[in-house]
Amino acid sequence: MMTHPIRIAPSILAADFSKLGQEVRDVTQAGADWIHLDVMDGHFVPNITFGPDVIKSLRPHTQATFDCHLMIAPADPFLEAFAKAGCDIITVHAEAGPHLHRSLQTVRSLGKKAGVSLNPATPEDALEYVLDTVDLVLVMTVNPGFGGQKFVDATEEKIRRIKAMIGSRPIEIEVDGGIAPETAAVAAKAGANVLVAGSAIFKGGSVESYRGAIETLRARAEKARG
Ligand SMILES: O=C(CO)[C@@H](O)[C@H](O)COP(=O)(O)O
Repeated sequence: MMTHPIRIAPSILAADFSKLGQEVRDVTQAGADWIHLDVMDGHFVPNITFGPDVIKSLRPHTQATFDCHLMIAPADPFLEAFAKAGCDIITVHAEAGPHLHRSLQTVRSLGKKAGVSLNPATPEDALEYVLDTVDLVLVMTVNPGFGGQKFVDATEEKIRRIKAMIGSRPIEIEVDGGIAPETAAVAAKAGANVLVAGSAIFKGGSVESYRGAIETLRARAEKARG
């Protein structure tokens, strides 16, 4: 089985929106591997965040990978705009439309990495016929829409099953929601290698605190998977 490095992806949903450029620079300086961008439409999820124009304005602030999580339905009409805005990975939800395979093909045709996300209640079987079209599986470990929620314990087994389904394919497994040192260890042991964390990283409010939080998450995850 392929072993990807542990990657820490701070979710700017928990950053100070009045100074997002500075927050992105700070968290990059603090050791973030990816920047996780939560796009919400108030329809697929009960919250609204930002769209491609904000992402485009953040692009010059870091060279870190832009990991764009689209919590929007439909997603297809907007994929090109997110690609042009500078997203490196574009993740769509399996629940967001009837043509998941087409959405993933479109993302790849735009020269971007394609991710598919599953809500906590969606079984891993939803991945079965798209595994050769994805670069990343995002396992939502909370119901999407808000930061600061509690990790859904049942997702641990789902991560394990997805890891087994993936086999030798070079697909990364990302987890998002309620990720703190304890749950980072649980998720990494089950097979996740990309850890999205919002409140656990941004709550400190300074580069030093971001660095400490990122290092702790990384160390706990690396130790847990041995
Ligand atoms: O996508 C989402 C929520 O929908 C996440 O990215 C949250 O932003 C994670 O926040 P924490 O649970 O880490 O505070």
